[in-house]
Amino acid sequence: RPQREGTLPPYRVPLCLQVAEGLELKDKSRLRYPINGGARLVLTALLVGLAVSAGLPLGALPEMLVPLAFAATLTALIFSFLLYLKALGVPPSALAPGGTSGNPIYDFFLGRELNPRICSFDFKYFCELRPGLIGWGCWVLINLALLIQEAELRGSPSLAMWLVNGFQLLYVGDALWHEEAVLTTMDITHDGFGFMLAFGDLAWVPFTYSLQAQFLLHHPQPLGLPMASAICLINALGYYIFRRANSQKNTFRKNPSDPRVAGLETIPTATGRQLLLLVSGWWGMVRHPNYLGDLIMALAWSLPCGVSHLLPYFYFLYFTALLVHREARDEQQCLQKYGLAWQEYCRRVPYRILPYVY
Ligand SMILES: NC(=O)C1=CN([C@@H]2O[C@H](COP(=O)(O)OP(=O)(O)OC[C@H]3O[C@@H](n4cnc5c(N)ncnc54)[C@H](OP(=O)(O)O)[C@@H]3O)[C@@H](O)[C@H]2O)C=CC1
Ligand SMILES: CC(C)CCC[C@@H](C)[C@H]1CC=C2C3=C(CC[C@@]21C)[C@@]1(C)CC[C@H](O)C(C)(C)[C@@H]1CC3
Repeated sequence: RPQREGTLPPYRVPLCLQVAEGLELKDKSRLRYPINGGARLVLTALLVGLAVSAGLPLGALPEMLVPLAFAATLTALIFSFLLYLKALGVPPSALAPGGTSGNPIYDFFLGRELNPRICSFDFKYFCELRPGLIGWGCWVLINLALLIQEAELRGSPSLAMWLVNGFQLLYVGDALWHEEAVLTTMDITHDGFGFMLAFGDLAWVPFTYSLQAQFLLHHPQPLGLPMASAICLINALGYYIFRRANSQKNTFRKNPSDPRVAGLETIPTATGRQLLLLVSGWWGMVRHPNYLGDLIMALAWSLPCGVSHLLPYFYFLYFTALLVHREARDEQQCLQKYGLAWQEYCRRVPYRILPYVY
């Protein structure tokens, strides 16, 4: 049988820009996406560095968080309204499976069009993570502004603030460095671009994912070196599981004969886009090892804030709920795609996220 592949390997074009092809669409075509998130992050950092040295008062940003969050929400609302209008004019093959219920409010929320584009500019892909400047950049930038303000207030940033900034910068850097992997996420391949994702990308991520640093500015936490080292180890463990699991699946989906994954045990599938499912390695441990790693990191981001307050644990709690719900959605889709092969996989790998617990 011919190999049913995921993303094709990217190829290089001038100016360090790479282009990758997305998964096959309903009409058998594939969209192309620029891959330059890492370069954009570095460029943003340089521009911010220049602006700060030229006198930009970045430390004043934390005082404007509420109006900025309001403006971002309003932007997302107007943007999703325009996306909804745009989707009224596209052929049925361009619509997302979940956004065609006919109920305008539901479709507006989930998003009707799968890949809204103007020429080659892809709105969903752009907003998901690539604009190191708007969504993710904003998260890192808000964190940095909070660190600067803490230094201005207390003479130097606290160890807890350094840890939160460092951990989250690693996460953002990793997402941009492995930008191509975003092309196989549910958001790009399955979900439409509506209010949920627009609001999530533009407002929710930068303003709620920076809650730990916001908390630390107002509630300084003493953190000794032994505790800080233990938290670093937890973050490193989470990152290791998250990265290795995601990379193993991406490598396998790109080329199952790659020597790094060729020795892994697999289950053949009779239906669906892919020929095989991994049943050993990380994906033989639980059905979503990448979620497990992500959750361990989420915990490590909250721990520097101590245990006296629930607010810094908001991200961890929300994220657990999001991933449990996401896992259930993915499960449903995989059962539809792979039928008996998926049932066999679930029998062989009974735990979803946390071994022996869930
Ligand atoms: N920080 C945040 O707010 C968020 C972070 N994330 C992170 O994003 C990353 C991507 O998550 P997400 O898009 O939900 O899904 P995954 O990357 O987990 O992908 C799920 C898909 O992987 C394939 N798959 C599942 N099991 C196997 C197997 N055994 N062998 C081979 N392929 C398999 C299936 O697709 P197919 O067979 O079609 O290839 C399935 O649909 C995760 O690390 C998650 O933690 C996600 C949401 C929010
Ligand atoms: C507003 C609602 C309550 C929830 C909105 C959900 C969104 C915030 C998330 C849905 C999927 C996401 C992903 C990432 C960030 C959060 C959102 C947009 C991701 C970019 C995080 C970094 C990872 O490395 C990733 C794999 C690139 C993630 C992809 C999914």
